[in-house]
Amino acid sequence: MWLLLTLSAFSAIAFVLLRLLAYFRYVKKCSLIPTLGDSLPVIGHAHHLIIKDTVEIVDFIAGKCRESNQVGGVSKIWIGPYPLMLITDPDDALTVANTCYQKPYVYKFADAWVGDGLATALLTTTWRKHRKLLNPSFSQQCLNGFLQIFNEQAAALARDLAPHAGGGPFDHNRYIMSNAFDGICKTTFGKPDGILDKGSSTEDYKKAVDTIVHVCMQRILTLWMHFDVVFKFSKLRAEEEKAVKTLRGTSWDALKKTQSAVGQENKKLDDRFQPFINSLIDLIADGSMTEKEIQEELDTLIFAGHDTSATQLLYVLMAIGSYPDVQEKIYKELQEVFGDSTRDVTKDDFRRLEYLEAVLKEVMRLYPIAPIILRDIDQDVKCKNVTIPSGSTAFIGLWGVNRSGAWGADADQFDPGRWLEPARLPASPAAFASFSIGKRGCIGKTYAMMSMKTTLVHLLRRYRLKADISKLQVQLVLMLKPVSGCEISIESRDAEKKCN
Ligand code: HEM
Repeated sequence: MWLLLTLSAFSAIAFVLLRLLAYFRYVKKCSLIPTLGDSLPVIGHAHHLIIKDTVEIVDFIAGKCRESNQVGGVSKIWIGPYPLMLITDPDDALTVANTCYQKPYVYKFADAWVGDGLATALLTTTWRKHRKLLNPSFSQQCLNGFLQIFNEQAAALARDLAPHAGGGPFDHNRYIMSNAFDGICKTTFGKPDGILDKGSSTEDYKKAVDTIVHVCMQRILTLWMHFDVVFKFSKLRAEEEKAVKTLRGTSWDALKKTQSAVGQENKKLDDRFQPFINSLIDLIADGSMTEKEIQEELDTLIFAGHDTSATQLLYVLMAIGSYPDVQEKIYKELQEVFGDSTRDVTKDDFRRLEYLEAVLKEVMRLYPIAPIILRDIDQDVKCKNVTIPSGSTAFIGLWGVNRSGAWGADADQFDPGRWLEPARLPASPAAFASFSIGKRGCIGKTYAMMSMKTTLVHLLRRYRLKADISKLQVQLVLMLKPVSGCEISIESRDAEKKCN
């Protein structure tokens, strides 16, 4: 008996010692990576995360990204005894992004809704297989079929805003959100009977999406909610359960209705416009993916695509309204391409809207909606000057990459013209990181660019905008969302067109 107890005690002590040894070896490996300022003994930088709210945390991230750029683009902050790596150098960020595809467990907080969909899949093998299967649905050819929906949505938004023309500042947030939400639902689900028709089902669905975002954010911010056992018995879990029922019920109904519609007709519903659901159910038919996996991908498209483009567009409109000379240059380009016509945007028009694209990218560079993304470092990663040891968690600071030294001394300046002068653009393809970088970057990038450009054309040829983006205050709720100062005013351009 005593022998057994002694052996167990020795084993426990040996285990702890080995763990400590491994920890100190790991910390030694990290020692060449610069620690950013403001670290307190024992707790490191944790005080920032505990005392800061969702608004202050944005300044913390921006400040640390700036510091990281000053010390070479790879640095670390301490959360108690654990170092978190912050990468803001474009080349090193790309190396990390293309070496480690695994995302940390916090991404699983949306699990009940989106499961192993692309954005949150933790297993690299699952993600790799699904990404390969989904990529063709985002080909330029497929997306060209969406242009009709993008135009319809953009025209509807321009109409919805009409009552505000000449009426002073208003919050454009709810209009843009609701419009983009309808757009992503139409392009994802199409319009199977009874699914997300205007009315209460859409409202319930929107509320459920908001609930899930709220639950995820609360879990991220409340340390004890990271533990499934605590979360399981919390009020948040009950809220999540109700919302998930609505969300998954909707995608399941859409899946079933689309499958039977396609089955009856034995061909695609529409040759020109084919919503994501139609191309994805082919993957069930040929045995590449299960119904459950496809449902998770459909839910992921709503989750990842619903207010990303909309929030980004809010900032784009505010920036355009804040720089009258930039706005007039865009208008001139629109006049050259469309004259006074209010016709739909075609795929050929995009090539000619060079300045509009430059403005869009410049706003996205300075106001990225996702300031950081996270990766688990599952193998040693050799960067330009240091090696990030396996076992670390990395924050890829997209905010910092977008303002790194690669952009030159005027990296913080808003200057759309830089995009039209190749000599002024960084050599690194990863220097523009707003859609993330590397092979696990945003699959909806082209979709988002097409829909935002189409909306801008419809709005800017009809209205002149005024705004003050310096008043905009944002908070981190999964992405950078506006808290205040998000107002624009619009004036109709009809009178000036008649004079031309
Ligand atoms: C301006 C609009 C958008 C921005 C700025 C944006 C940005 C991003 C970023 C930064 C990521 C990486 C997230 C991470 O690794 O944590 C990402 C991933 C993703 N985005 Fe977007 N996104 C936008 C629009 C869209 C749209 C419209 C869709 C769908 C139609 C979409 C679908 C996805 C998906 C599925 C992923 C996960 C990709 C993967 O892991 O393979 N996004 N996006």
